[in-house]
Amino acid sequence: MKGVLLVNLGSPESTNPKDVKKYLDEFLMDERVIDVPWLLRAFIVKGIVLNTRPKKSAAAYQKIWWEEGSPLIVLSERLQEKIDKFTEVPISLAMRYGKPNIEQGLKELSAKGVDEVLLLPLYPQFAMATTETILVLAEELQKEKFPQMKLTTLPPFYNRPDYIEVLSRSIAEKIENLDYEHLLFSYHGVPERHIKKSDITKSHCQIDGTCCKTPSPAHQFCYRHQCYETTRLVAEKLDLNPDAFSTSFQSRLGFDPWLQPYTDRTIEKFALNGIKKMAIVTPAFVSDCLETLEEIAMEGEEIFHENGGKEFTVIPCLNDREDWVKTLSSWINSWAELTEEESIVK
Ligand SMILES: C=CC1=C(C)c2cc3[nH]c(cc4nc(cc5[nH]c(cc1n2)c(C)c5CCC(=O)O)C(CCC(=O)O)=C4C)c(C)c3C=C
Ligand SMILES: [Fe+2]
Ligand SMILES: [Fe+2]
Repeated sequence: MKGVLLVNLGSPESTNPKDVKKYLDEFLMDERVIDVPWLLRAFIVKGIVLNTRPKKSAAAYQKIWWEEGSPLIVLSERLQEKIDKFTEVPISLAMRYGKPNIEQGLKELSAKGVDEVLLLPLYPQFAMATTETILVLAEELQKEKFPQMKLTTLPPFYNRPDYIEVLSRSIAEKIENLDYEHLLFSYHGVPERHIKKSDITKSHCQIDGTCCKTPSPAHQFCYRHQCYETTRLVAEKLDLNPDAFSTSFQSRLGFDPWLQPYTDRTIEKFALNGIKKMAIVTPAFVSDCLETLEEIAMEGEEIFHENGGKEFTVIPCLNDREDWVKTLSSWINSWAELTEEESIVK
């Protein structure tokens, strides 16, 4: 029988610094997130980051936490429950870090008699630190603990027309008559090094966008390319004026160069250049989370206002909106209807 495992990033169990530390330890010790040899990673993460960051991150989580728990988890659960109503196959939910974990998700499906699983990472764009780490862990678990199970994966959906349509609608609904001076598409950043590592041609990605005009198999795994494509397709759909939108990258950690331009500096620059009314959308996230509710809606707004900006509109993530639920359900239903030979989409 077929079944689906939705997978999102995960959150700490609570806003207690001890729980935040446990979560950050699991997250940052992932070799696809801090991609340096184990000893160096342990020195950076356990010796430096975990001594200071948990307290700071816990304070940030406290600002956005809901009575029911982490917004990212609550919103992912709501999405799962709604999808369940539109699909025939069992749908489980797992987090890459924290709980419920991927092993628990696969176990839950297996207990329902599922032996063919569609892994559905809840990330529109591919990244080594998100999609790839989910696939690698799920495959390891399958080999070790669920040898009878067949795994397939939904590819990144950054350019699927129905996804672009829903994302565009979510923007248009929030900004009446698209009345704003600048719309910023802010994506989670990654170190530039990750882009080079994921380049299967080893020579395509130049990280300046010039490469993206040349079709290449590298784009299948290029986070930067896929982010710019999402922006381009939404702008095309909404017929945006080329001067009135741009792309930036947020949430930089550490001292290595990450994808640029950085969101915080971009917001500051807009305000200093006299933009009074800006809107911001965060298409790397399908569920609102710390990075959208705190970093963008609180910190970003503060930067804008401090530098002379007036109106700062934050577009919510797709979360559990109905057209998004129906779109995801239609992808699942199409896969569920395929025969065993046809359904290998990896
Ligand atoms: C959307 C895709 C994401 C990518 C790509 C990504 C890369 C990435 N992240 C870190 C470090 C941190 N990220 C943190 C939070 C966080 N990151 C994502 C998504 C992506 N990360 C989400 C959805 C969240 C929010 C989780 C929540 O509970 O709401 C954090 C923790 C918070 C903090 O301390 O700031 C860290 C740390 C790295 C290093 C990285 C790529 C290498
Ligand atoms: Fe992150
Ligand atoms: Fe490219």
